[in-house]
Amino acid sequence: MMQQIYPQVQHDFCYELNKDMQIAAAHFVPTDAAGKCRQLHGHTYFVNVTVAGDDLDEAGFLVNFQVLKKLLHDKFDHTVLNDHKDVFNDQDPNFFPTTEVVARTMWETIEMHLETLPSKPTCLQVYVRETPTSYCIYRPKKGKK
Ligand SMILES: Nc1nc2c(c(=O)[nH]1)N=C([C@H](O)[C@H](O)COP(=O)(O)OP(=O)(O)OP(=O)(O)O)CN2
Ligand SMILES: [Zn+2]
Repeated sequence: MMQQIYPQVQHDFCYELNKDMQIAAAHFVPTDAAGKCRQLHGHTYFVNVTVAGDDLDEAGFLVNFQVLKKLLHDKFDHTVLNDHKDVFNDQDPNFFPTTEVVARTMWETIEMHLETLPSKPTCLQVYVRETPTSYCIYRPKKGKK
């Protein structure tokens, strides 16, 4: 299915893993400035999460692939993104469910989990493809974590 090459991040960690997943979801961008995207419509989002670190856990994992999927797929698949009021809202453009905000939100979700792990891996980027011709990558600013 996906098995595509994503833009790479340069880093000095020993291990880098990538998890791909597909998420079917509907959304609308709640402003006239979004044109036709103001109407409720759906996508099959293609998501790639990149995690890196130097240390493995007791299972020999940097982080369990299944946990990454659970955090994003279980939450968002077959839902309306705008309904997730814990992460999106209709007032602030920084919280509209655009590709950019979806990618950032997914990064925040993953990173929050990784911070709880003793081996402290980190999420280097989240790639979100919304349509065959449109994608966005969120990477944290260096030193801002
Ligand atoms: N910077 C952004 N621009 C747009 C977003 C977005 O999230 N960030 N979203 C949309 C729409 O939601 C739409 O689903 C995707 O837009 P678009 O790439 O224009 O989709 P098309 O399939 O029509 O693309 P074509 O290449 O013209 O076939 C719009 N903009
Ligand atoms: Zn859309």
